[in-house]
Amino acid sequence: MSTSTDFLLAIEDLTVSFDGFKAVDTLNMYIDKNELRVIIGPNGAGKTTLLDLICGKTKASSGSIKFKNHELTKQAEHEIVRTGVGRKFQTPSIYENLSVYENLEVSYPEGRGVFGSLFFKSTDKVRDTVLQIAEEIQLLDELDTEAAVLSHGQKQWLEIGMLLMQDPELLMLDEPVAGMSAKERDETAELLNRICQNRSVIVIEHDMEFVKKIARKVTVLHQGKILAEGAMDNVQNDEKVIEVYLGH
Ligand SMILES: Nc1ncnc2c1ncn2[C@@H]1O[C@H](COP(=O)(O)OP(=O)(O)OP(=O)(O)O)[C@@H](O)[C@H]1O
Repeated sequence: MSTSTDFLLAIEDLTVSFDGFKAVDTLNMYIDKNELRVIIGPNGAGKTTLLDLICGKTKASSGSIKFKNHELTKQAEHEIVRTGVGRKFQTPSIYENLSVYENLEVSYPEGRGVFGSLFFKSTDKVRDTVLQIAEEIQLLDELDTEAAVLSHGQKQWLEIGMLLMQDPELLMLDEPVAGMSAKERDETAELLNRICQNRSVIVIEHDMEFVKKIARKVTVLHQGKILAEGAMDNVQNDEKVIEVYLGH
């Protein structure tokens, strides 16, 4: 099909139908290396389905998803994770009974899997990485705290930290600030602005105040297709976008 590109992620003619209903419809989208892209759009636009397709949770009906020029649509979820795609779902999947430190430690790639955990040694490298990520997600003072007692926002950051332990080149976050306090939202914006400096990040978000704090390029999805794409200011003033989404 298409030739090699310099894009980290190149999505072309991507379609998925559920019983004839096209949740994502001949979509083309290109993400640069170290780009932070925000995806907005009304309920049912296909945003979550798009992330499901990229991470392999849902199989495409047709079209192509190339990550570093490798086709992802034929790969299994765990293979896609290994190639460097991390995905955070809306509800945090942290280990409630483990400490912050342990949650990060078990997420280190070599520590994963049954055999990995059996032979896993907590080396200096793992410890250094845990400390560095804990600082990045502002949980350095909570290393020994059981994850269960963290605030909602801290749990979300911990899960982002667990993904960062795998050093993904593409990180995808679905509504990361849902349910957070205003202060936690601001801190999450700062966190995302920091972590996109050396990786690409795709964020789905409905909270426009938050989107304004992080947005560079924004893609507006509607009925499985791109309605508008560009700088936040342009998208915000686009009449079609106001009509189907922002005006509501
Ligand atoms: N596995 C599935 N089977 C059938 N229909 C599905 C499936 N997954 C998603 N859909 C449908 O596809 C459409 C797009 O859903 P999706 O969750 O991607 O939208 P969204 O843009 O993420 O919306 P929201 O903002 O509400 O999260 C919806 O109409 C949904 O009902």
